[in-house]
Amino acid sequence: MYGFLLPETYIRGMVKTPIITVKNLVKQYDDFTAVKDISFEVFEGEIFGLLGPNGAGKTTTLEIIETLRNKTSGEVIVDGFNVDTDAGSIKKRIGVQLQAAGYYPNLNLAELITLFSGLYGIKVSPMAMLEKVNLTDKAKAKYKDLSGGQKQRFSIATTLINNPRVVFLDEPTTGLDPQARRNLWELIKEIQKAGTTVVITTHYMDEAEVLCDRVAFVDGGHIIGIDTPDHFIDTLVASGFERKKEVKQANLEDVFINLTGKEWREG
Ligand SMILES: Nc1ncnc2c1ncn2[C@@H]1O[C@H](COP(=O)(O)OP(=O)(O)OP(=O)(O)O)[C@@H](O)[C@H]1O
Repeated sequence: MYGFLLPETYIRGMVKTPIITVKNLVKQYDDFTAVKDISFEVFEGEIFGLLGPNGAGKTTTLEIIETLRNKTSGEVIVDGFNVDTDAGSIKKRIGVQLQAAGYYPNLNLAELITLFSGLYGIKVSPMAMLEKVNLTDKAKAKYKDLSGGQKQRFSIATTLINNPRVVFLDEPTTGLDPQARRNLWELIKEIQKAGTTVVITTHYMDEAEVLCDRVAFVDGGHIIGIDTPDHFIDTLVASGFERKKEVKQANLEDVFINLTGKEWREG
């Protein structure tokens, strides 16, 4: 039997252990349903991408998993803990990017790390945390004086303070230049290599293709497809799809447009 009740799932011959299970999740804001009965699993150690247009329901879904937002119905399990009964245990096991407003303007980066680790009730070396994101030379700098890419790297460092099992990154490269984006991709891959599961939302299809082991396309509150980028693209190509004047015959953007019937647009 295949299903969400199994502790392990077989995907093309490989055993995968779910670290996040979302089952029949629904979120209503008054009479508007933003998330419409979605189910998916994220496997331990993977980089999992939630892709979709503005308003698709990605952030709402992430915030429910992160225990920051109440759901209307459905079940969410993170690392064996249920959001309904064990939100505190989930919070201890996950890394979430704070809003920039949380970065007290008078503190430098090292001091901010010390402050946040104190909030978690743990002791970390600020320089070791900054080393992870290649920001040791900015230890004494204020957050507001960082470049866009450095701000994102610092924000990612704050998600790693509690040595989380899963980190959630909501559009981590939006607004960054191509080089800063690539630096961030490297950082996200290093986080994965260190054994942490990564859940990411992005509008950039090239980013998802490079980074994600699997992606879920979200549209209008529904998940309309989940697979590996390669399998999505191979399936589209096998269906006869052909891209004009491109070396590769299709990319994830093509898969998205094919699935949603909409033009891709940046948010
Ligand atoms: N607090 C709220 N009250 C009412 N409606 C909301 C609220 N938060 C989100 N929504 C609506 O729910 C839908 C999904 O929003 P959500 O932010 O989850 O989408 P998203 O896929 O993350 O979009 P984006 O890519 O723009 O961040 C949108 O139509 C949004 O307007």
